[in-house]
Amino acid sequence: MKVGFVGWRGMVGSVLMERMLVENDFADIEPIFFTTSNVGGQGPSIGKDIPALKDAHDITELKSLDAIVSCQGGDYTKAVFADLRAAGWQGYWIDAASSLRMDDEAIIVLDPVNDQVIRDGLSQGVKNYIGGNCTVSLMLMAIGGLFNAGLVEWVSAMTYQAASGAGAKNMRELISQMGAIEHNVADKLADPASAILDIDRQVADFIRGDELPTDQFGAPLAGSLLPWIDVQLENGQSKEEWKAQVETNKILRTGDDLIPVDGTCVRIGAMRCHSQALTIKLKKDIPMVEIESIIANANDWVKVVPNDRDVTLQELTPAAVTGQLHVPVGRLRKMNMGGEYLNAFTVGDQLLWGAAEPLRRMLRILREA
Ligand SMILES: NC(=O)C1=CN([C@@H]2O[C@H](COP(=O)(O)OP(=O)(O)OC[C@H]3O[C@@H](n4cnc5c(N)ncnc54)[C@H](OP(=O)(O)O)[C@@H]3O)[C@@H](O)[C@H]2O)C=CC1
Ligand SMILES: N[C@@H](CC(=O)OP(=O)(O)O)C(=O)O
Repeated sequence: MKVGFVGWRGMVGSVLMERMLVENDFADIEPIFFTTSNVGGQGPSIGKDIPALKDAHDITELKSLDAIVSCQGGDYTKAVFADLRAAGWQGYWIDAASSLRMDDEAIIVLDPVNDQVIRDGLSQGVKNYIGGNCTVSLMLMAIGGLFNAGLVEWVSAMTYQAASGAGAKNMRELISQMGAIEHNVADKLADPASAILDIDRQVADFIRGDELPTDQFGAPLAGSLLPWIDVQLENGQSKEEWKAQVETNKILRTGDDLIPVDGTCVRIGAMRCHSQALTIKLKKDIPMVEIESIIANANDWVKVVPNDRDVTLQELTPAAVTGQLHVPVGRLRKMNMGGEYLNAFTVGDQLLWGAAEPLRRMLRILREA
């Protein structure tokens, strides 16, 4: 199988390369690496010989591939995909970008949750397989068991999204903001006799002033938060909030039995783990022990964290989960509203299950099909 990789040196692409190396995924494919900036240059080190980098806009070259995996972004997809199909290319397009997700000719891939949807798509000749929005994928990795058991009436997801979701430059800016704030009050911090309200006032003035680097986020994130992610829609939602319902229902293939999903998406100062506080309205009041068992048995990566303070602070934080494939879900308890209302909190690495891992596994499904 001849597989082209575009966007392999970006943030998502690099995580994909790391995972493919760990899982020995390059062993039985012929990988060809592409670039938009360095034609003829050297591709990544993958333990076997590869040709020099090829032009990612060369339709003739792309047409020779059985599958293309793109982590290059939506603009690239828009620039190349239609022309490639128009030129008669029949190969598989696997993409991290959102551009084609809601297209009728595309399936959103998250195989631990919708393996059957993917396999039905393959047998029906669907050729486009797109990774889901990170927040949606992580929510479904966490509580997919409840959805697939037909227990969910609706979900409200309040998110705490990491800087990485906005890109590599934003991660750098977050750290720069943190460093600049500390630097600005370092002398007072070092003096145990200084008044905390003086420190607080100075920090507030500094955060609001124009010395803090905010080119990427457009506002201070360190010491603050940003309750808007992606563009504004006419109905008052952000586009990130809009994706929750449409993508969840597409992934689960709910058809006419739409499950409402809504909430507020918020950027916080975590590096690469998205967290979500979920209110889940169940279709019936079932015991907690049954709920925990359904959630825990849904896939190999979800991990139920007991609703205990110490364990929660050890295991259910971005600091604990960053760089890990498992998706913990905890704070599980019935809410004051009644026995059908379930509280949950989940954390997941948005570059792994939120971006690279579903693509890597889709490629493997294709190879094994
Ligand atoms: N960030 C995220 O959390 C998620 C992103 N996605 C999708 O994946 C796409 C790619 O995202 P992301 O990986 O964050 O994008 P990056 O900006 O990290 O990389 C995209 C491309 O930029 C080029 N590039 C230019 N300068 C550099 C540099 N210094 N280091 C590395 N690459 C560089 C590379 O192309 P070249 O080698 O051709 O020059 C690279 O493939 C997004 O647009 C989005 O559609 C999906 C889910 C989550
Ligand atoms: N929008 C997400 C990241 C992302 O890339 O989402 P999507 O793949 O749906 O464009 C975030 O900011 O956290």
